[in-house]
Amino acid sequence: MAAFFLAVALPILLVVLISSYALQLFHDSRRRLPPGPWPLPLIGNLHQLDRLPHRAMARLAARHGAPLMSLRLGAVLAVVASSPDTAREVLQRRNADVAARSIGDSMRAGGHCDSSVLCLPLRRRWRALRRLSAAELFSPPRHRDTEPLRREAVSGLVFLVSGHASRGAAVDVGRAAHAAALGLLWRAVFSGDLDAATAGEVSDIVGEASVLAAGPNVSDFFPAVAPADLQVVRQRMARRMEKLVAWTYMVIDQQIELRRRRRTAGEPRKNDLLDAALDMEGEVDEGEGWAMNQDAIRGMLMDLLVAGSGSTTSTIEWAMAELLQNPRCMAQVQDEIKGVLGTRRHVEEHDISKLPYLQAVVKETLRLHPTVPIGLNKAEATVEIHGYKIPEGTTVYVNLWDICRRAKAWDEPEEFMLERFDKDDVNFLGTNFELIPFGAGRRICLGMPLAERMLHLMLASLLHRFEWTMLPEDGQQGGLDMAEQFGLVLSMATPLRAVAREIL
Ligand code: HEM
Repeated sequence: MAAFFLAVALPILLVVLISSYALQLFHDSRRRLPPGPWPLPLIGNLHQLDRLPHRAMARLAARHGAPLMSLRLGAVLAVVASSPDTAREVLQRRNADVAARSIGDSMRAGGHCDSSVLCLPLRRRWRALRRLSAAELFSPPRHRDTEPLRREAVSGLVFLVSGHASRGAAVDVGRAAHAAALGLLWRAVFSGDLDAATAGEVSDIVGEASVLAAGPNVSDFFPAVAPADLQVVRQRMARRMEKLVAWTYMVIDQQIELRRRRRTAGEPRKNDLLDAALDMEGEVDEGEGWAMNQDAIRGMLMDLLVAGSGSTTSTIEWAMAELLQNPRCMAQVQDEIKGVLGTRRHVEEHDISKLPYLQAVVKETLRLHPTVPIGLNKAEATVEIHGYKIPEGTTVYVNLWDICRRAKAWDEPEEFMLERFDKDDVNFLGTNFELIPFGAGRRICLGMPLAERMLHLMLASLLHRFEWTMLPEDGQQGGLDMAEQFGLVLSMATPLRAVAREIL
């Protein structure tokens, strides 16, 4: 049997493999695809990616001089945009045809994607959910209404750090910031307090889900064999994702149920996002065949809680780490805040416009550490960019990390330099394509207006009230471990712990 296999079946298999590889190359060469590294048979360029795919893609794009680059990831054709110019094409000029999402198999687990703003294609359902949360959470009148909530959240953060400072205990910066960010979102959505145990559990879930959902999965690269789940990777990931989704939905369901009971009992409205969503319950979109029901509400709320807390937290963590590594910048921004606030203890939102260095800290942190490193798009029609064809169905990655670091606009792009924003009026609102940590175009980050406020307020308060130093062991090792953990959110591989001393 073994002899038969070696003599007959193996050569046939090799011929089939080589001819399908040659056919694929021939087919690709006639399609005017963007240039890219040479793919191997079967696996394509998968071997050239690693644990930090945003960096691997950046290296490949630089090596091949290809700001628009083709990659074969197993059986899947992907195109990577790595320059401000190609990002503008994908996210602005051709956005109507490239704004669907490329969703990994594990993200679909638990059924969450069917009612998620993050995953849905740009149809009426996506529009309705996005419009509802934008109007109820992120519109200018709602921002005015929710200012006291942000103040409360920041006070909670300062109180927590102050407790650690008085005990001389190190502060886990990310965890403290996460509790504040999630607490704020919880209040804005449910008008209630979040207990510390639930906050801790959600924090763990968000971290785990972020890494799981972005992990390599063979089913994503070979969709034809996905049902077989050859390495059981999908099944394992799906089981864990389902558990995470089920737990979060359960917590959200409890809040929905509580609100329904209060409404029936005739209690006054809270006029928060949950009230607005329940007002729409039962509305049906006949054209697309979906209804605003409990599933839709759950999906929307979960997106906001998860997407909103993880990315804000990571940005605060990276900002504090960069400032600890760059004491001159830390002193510069602390002096600026002191100059504006004097002995006043609480930072207010109207102070922020008078703090250009603080604003530069936020921009420079988002430039070096965009917490969503890769935008995941998909072409819904064949589009042409710079003379190259991107066929319908292609996965289109926008390497936000690479663009923010390597755009020609930046001198010494690897350095944390606040001065680079002295003259330049570059902002991250989605029009300057060399700085797009929130993406751009139709799918630009929904929570950007809230994130912008929270990042400045939280950082200013941490820097105004406390003096920060590294742990002695970090100092002895020559600095912090700045390694990255890739996930849906790019976080610090070693969570930042630092020592705070209260100074006001
Ligand atoms: C530092 C903080 C944040 C960063 C860096 C960030 C970044 C991003 C990026 C890059 C995208 C993808 C854009 C694209 O595909 O072109 C995104 C999407 C999204 N973000 Fe954020 N985000 C942050 C905070 C928030 C907050 C606070 C919320 C909500 C409370 C939020 C909710 C969302 C949602 C719902 C989407 C999906 C939008 C869609 O697909 O239509 N984000 N964010």
